[in-house]
Amino acid sequence: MDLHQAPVLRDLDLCLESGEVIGLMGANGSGKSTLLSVLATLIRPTAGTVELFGRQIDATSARTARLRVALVGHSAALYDRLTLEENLRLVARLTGRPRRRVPEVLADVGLARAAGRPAIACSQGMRRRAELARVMLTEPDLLLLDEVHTGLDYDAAPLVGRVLAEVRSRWGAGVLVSHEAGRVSDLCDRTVGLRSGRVETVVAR
Ligand SMILES: Nc1ncnc2c1ncn2[C@@H]1O[C@H](COP(=O)(O)OP(=O)(O)OP(=O)(O)O)[C@@H](O)[C@H]1O
Repeated sequence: MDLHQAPVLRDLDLCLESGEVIGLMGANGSGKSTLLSVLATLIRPTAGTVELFGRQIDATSARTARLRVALVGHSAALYDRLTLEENLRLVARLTGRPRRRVPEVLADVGLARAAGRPAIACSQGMRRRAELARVMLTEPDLLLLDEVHTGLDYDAAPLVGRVLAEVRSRWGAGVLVSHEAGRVSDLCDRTVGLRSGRVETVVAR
């Protein structure tokens, strides 16, 4: 995978099993977020192939696969001017999920009272919680979490374990990028260490 002609991911051969959650660790700039973007079909590798749900990813299959993938990345995927509830209703409409579940998932992440607040007026942690509500609403088969604990308070941290457990229970798979070895070993079945875009270590729990 090249970005601006500099290779970012190289010789990467990684397979996620159904029901498995892997932890992705590595130094800043080692390629973790880039790998998540490739898996989320947001960027296409310049060489090699990506297979999701048994199908090789191209422009057509990416559109279908994307409906089964959720990425919680560094910046919240929320429209600032829409309220949290409007944001989730929009997600429900775009992904064909039932809108009636929106109040329920907002309550699940502790945002019932903030549902009517514009996203721009929410704290970083509240926005993160709203993104976890999006994950609960869309029930992805592949869940990609990029340093998701950042900004979450003590009460909200278990929500990450919960969404990963839900993915596992549906026989989906998850990838958790984190710099915290303790969290990775608690939440993941395998830890994959990246170094300069290559898999350096794989450690099973
Ligand atoms: N849009 C881009 N254009 C050019 N280079 C990029 C782009 N995005 C990332 N890179 C480069 O790709 C490499 C990997 O970046 P990436 O964000 O995947 O690392 P990371 O492991 O997630 O780092 P961190 O722990 O700091 O979040 C870095 O050298 C970075 O400078």
